[in-house]
Amino acid sequence: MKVFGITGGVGAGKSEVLTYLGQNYDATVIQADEAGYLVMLPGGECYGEIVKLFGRQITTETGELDRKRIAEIVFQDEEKLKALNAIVHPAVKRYIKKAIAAAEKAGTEYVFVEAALLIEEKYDEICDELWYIYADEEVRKERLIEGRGYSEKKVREIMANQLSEDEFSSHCDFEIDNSGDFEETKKQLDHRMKKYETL
Ligand SMILES: CC(C)(COP(=O)(O)OP(=O)(O)OC[C@H]1O[C@@H](n2cnc3c(N)ncnc32)[C@H](O)[C@@H]1O)[C@@H](O)C(=O)NCCC(=O)NCCS
Ligand SMILES: Nc1ncnc2c1ncn2[C@@H]1O[C@H](COP(=O)(O)OP(=O)(O)OP(=O)(O)O)[C@@H](O)[C@H]1O
Repeated sequence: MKVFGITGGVGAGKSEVLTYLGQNYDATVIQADEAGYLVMLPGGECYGEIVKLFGRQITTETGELDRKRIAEIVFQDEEKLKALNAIVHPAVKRYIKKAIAAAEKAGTEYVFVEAALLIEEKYDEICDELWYIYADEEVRKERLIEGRGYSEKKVREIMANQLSEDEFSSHCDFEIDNSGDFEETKKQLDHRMKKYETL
């Protein structure tokens, strides 16, 4: 089994790439964002500590964490973001390691792990290869504003808290340019996958 880490800046297209790979190859796909979401649910292992960190005002009427409100706070406050990461990331990494072990047991050929923070969180230790999904900054901005309804300010703030293009590039083994049509991206992915399919 081979484990690939898929990373890149916000809105680069990591999730789209993961979906494509999951549908077209014998692969287990794991999203760190999803793991993060689960451990932050009421009853999840990080919920209590996060409420302690931010106070009750970041919970909704039904007791869930208000993710939009948390995003507004942490992407403007590096210390708070670090504190949140220190709570969430160890739990996410444990979740991902378990999911990889389960895939191994099930006999899956490939595992793709997607996260914006693979490099900072040293996922190279558990991945055989890291892939960088690149898309031009302006293109990412446009897709996030139009596709996801983010404000320009929100995009700018998230980007300011992520690695630069050079940092992503220098830590990864392979790079995909998703600035253009997704059909072009598929070709790059299929071409790369040929390398393993013929082994
Ligand atoms: C701040 C939170 C609540 C915002 O949630 P929301 O549902 O609005 O957005 P979502 O989770 O989809 O994040 C949007 C994008 O922001 C970027 N981002 C998220 N967390 C971080 C971070 N810690 N550092 C840098 N960028 C980040 C990613 O590109 C991500 O895809 C959430 O992202 C969070 O809890 N982040 C900290 C924990 C974390 O890093 N989770 C990801 C799994 S490791
Ligand atoms: N090649 C493409 N052409 C047009 N739109 C695209 C392309 N790739 C991705 N998108 C769109 O851009 C947006 C961001 O893509 P996606 O959610 O896959 O990014 P991401 O890297 O996973 O983001 P995040 O860091 O927030 O998790 C989505 O609305 C997606 O549908």
